[in-house]
Amino acid sequence: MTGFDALFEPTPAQQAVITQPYDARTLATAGPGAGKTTTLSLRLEHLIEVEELDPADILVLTFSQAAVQALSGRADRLSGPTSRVRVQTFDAWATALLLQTEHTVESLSGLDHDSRIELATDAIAAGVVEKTEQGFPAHVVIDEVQDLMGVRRLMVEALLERFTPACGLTVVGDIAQAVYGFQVADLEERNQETGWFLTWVRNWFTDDLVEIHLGDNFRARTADAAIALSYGDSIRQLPTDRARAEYAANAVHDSLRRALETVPDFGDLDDPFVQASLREFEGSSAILGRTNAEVLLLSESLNRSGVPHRLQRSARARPAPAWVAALTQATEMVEIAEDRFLELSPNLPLPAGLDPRRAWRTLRGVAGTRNGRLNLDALVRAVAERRLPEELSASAETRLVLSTVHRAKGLEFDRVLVVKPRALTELDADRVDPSAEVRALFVAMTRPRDDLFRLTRPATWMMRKDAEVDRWYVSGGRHNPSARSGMECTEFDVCHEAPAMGVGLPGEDSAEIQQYLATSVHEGDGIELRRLHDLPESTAETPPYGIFHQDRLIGETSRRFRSDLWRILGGRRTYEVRRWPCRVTGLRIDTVETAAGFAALTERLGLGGRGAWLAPRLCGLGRFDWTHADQLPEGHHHP
Ligand SMILES: Nc1ncnc2c1ncn2[C@@H]1O[C@H](COP(=O)(O)OP(=O)(O)OP(=O)(O)O)[C@@H](O)[C@H]1O
Repeated sequence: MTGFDALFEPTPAQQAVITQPYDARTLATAGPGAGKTTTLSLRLEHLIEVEELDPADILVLTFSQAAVQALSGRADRLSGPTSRVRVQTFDAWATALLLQTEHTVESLSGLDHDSRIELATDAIAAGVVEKTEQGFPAHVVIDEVQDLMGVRRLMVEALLERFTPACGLTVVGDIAQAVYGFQVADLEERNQETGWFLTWVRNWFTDDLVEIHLGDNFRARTADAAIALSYGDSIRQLPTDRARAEYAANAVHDSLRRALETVPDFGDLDDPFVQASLREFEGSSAILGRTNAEVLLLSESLNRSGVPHRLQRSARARPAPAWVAALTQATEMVEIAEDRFLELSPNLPLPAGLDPRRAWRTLRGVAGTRNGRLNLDALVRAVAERRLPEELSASAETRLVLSTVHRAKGLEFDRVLVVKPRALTELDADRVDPSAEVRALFVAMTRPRDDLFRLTRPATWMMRKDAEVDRWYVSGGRHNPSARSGMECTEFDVCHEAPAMGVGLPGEDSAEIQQYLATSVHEGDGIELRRLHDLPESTAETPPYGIFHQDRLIGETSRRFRSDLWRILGGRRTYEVRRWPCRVTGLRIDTVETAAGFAALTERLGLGGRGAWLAPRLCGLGRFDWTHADQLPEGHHHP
């Protein structure tokens, strides 16, 4: 036997889910750490090995990037064919479906995620899936169904209504862990939506639904790590009516907070002993905050004391890894076969855990030719269109991860530090959803294997969120609300229109910058932004900023960064921004990624005619340096 059998025997309940026939409709419910994800990967293996389904006939959908990685990571360790199953988020699947209709990348690029999902729902109803190359799947697997709400829920229902006379289904979830309710803006509707999909499944498949509950917990190995588990049932039973839920949810939230009070306090992050303990811990640990404001401030404080850590990316971010650019530049050929790829792979910066054969199969999934080869031009296009499969974007293994609870859903760590949440009574009653707060705290407290600690909440009174640009920024608080001293950095802040070209200083020719990015820029390195000159390209943006790594220019900020910064600085149609920070400090390298665009451009810059290059991706809370606000920082000249 293969896979996890070497590690443990599935329980009878897990075994029952795993071994259902391929055309069965199975609903598995379970609490945290009951082995849902593990069971799903073994289920996939069973469907292929025993039920003899082709991996291409299985559609695996899940809500978040983290789940994609958890599931593909585990499937990867199973037998060969199982690792060929593609796991996708609902959004990625919807986009791929639309690209098989009259839609193009350009026509979709102006649409937000929800609109794409709605279009995909229409496409399903119009019979598009039947006409695609893959046709109907034989089996649909859906993980984390508790977070299927709003337009995504409608899409999956449309899909199942159309597919299921013929196909089997395995869905797993836990309502107590539903944390993405904010997809539905209206608080009243949101409460009712929680658990709706599960009810729909139960009603739609009345006659032949096999419902199995996985009762054990395999994650928590200590009493502290298990402390929240006993609250699962009361959370699952919270009324769906908002008014009625409020009282009950407040009570459970209080109990969970009190339980968190009984686990050890991790101490002050400014204390050198505490820092040493974070630095020296050998296992995996996570610090989980309720909002990104908390996470950004904690990360800033760890940066100050030099504690290495990684910020968990948003559920949707999927950077193309740097080795993809290296691959496209390693050969002049447009098409390559697997043997050639395997020959090239030792010289590509593949991450340690990635098997080159698996990388090959995943690449072929996006840019394969009919005769089994890989078309590198098509691969570059997939990068430019951000269509590279999620599983290639895995983050480097880091021992310490800082994350919001949302981004950590479905993950587990040896040690977890949960930021002590506010009491619900301290929050704005009109805007807070007590049931959602309870579930978020429950998810946070059920992530550890061994140790659960609490951590004092950082002071976030000066952090504000600008809803329009969807970023946190640092204001002057109530006394000086228009002051600005910093802004959150996002995945869209680096220019992807062209490779970094330098500003005419020695060592800043494009090829040299690329070389430097490939060899000297690493995840977690500090960088700063410097204003390059004083002339904004248009009225609603700031002048450009260069990205500097140890005084070397490695990239330029994007237009989106400039206009968002302009807005954060108070820019409005009626208000002209005249002063810009000369520097933005405190940012870090999230990763060095592959960006892509016109082949003629890279050719002209001496980077080969492939159209792919390296670009840094930034993260963290940037702090504004207001010296020289009206003039250029020292050492810089108008070009
Ligand atoms: N039968 C089993 N025996 C021993 N360990 C198991 C068994 N099933 C799962 N595990 C282990 O338990 C841990 C939790 O499993 P998994 O992450 O699949 O749970 P989950 O239900 O998806 O969790 P959550 O819903 O909290 O994200 C994993 O480390 C897994 O290897």
